[in-house]
Amino acid sequence: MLLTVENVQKTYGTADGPFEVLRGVGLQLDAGETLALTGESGSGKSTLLHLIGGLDTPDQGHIVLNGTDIAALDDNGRAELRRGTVGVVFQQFNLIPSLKVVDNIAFQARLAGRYDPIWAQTLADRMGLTAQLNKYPEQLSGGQQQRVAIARTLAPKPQLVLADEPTGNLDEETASIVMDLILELVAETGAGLLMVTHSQALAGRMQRRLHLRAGQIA
Ligand SMILES: Nc1ncnc2c1ncn2[C@@H]1O[C@H](COP(=O)(O)OP(=O)(O)OP(=O)(O)O)[C@@H](O)[C@H]1O
Repeated sequence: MLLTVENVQKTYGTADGPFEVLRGVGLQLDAGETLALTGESGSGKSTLLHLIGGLDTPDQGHIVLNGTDIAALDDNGRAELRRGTVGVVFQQFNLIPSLKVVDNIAFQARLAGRYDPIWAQTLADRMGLTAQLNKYPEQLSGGQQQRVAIARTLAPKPQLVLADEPTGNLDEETASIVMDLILELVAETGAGLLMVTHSQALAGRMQRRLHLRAGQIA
């Protein structure tokens, strides 16, 4: 099993007292599988994705990625995991403004020591970015920037791709094209994909769907 989430609990401290966002969440994802995570706004979808991506730690429970419980790793261990095994695509592109598109795409793969120029070129071609490689992010449209962000995430060939509303900033047609590309590329690399979305249409394109309600998988 690529990913096993077991009884994950997370509580935030707020001005009104503790707020239990996740109350014993469990799920599994195999390599090559695609899974949509839906749920109302505020149901904890992004929180869960952050925990799986090692950006935050659960209060209780286990998140086992390729046999390693990431809750047991220290900050360095989690950073290592984020660089190599897990790729995250957010709704915000978070591109590096001072780097050309070609170097934005290569950035994480280089950091992880997994840069493969042929794969990076393939991603750029498939994302329709060949003519944009020497431009800076600010010179691109929103849809183009999102495609750069996706290419950057896929460049190190992560085993697990976590995507939080990856097409949320795009118009419907561009969103659909970008989604096709994500699914194709994930299928080619054999990665698992866990995608948070509000869109039933996008969720319907994943092999499996889970719904988060009141801090639990409904
Ligand atoms: N750092 C934090 N401190 C306190 N409360 C937080 C924090 N982060 C998130 N929350 C709260 O936890 C709940 C879940 O947030 P989360 O972003 O995971 O929801 P979501 O399902 O992804 O929502 P959306 O669909 O609107 O993005 C929300 O009520 C949010 O206000």
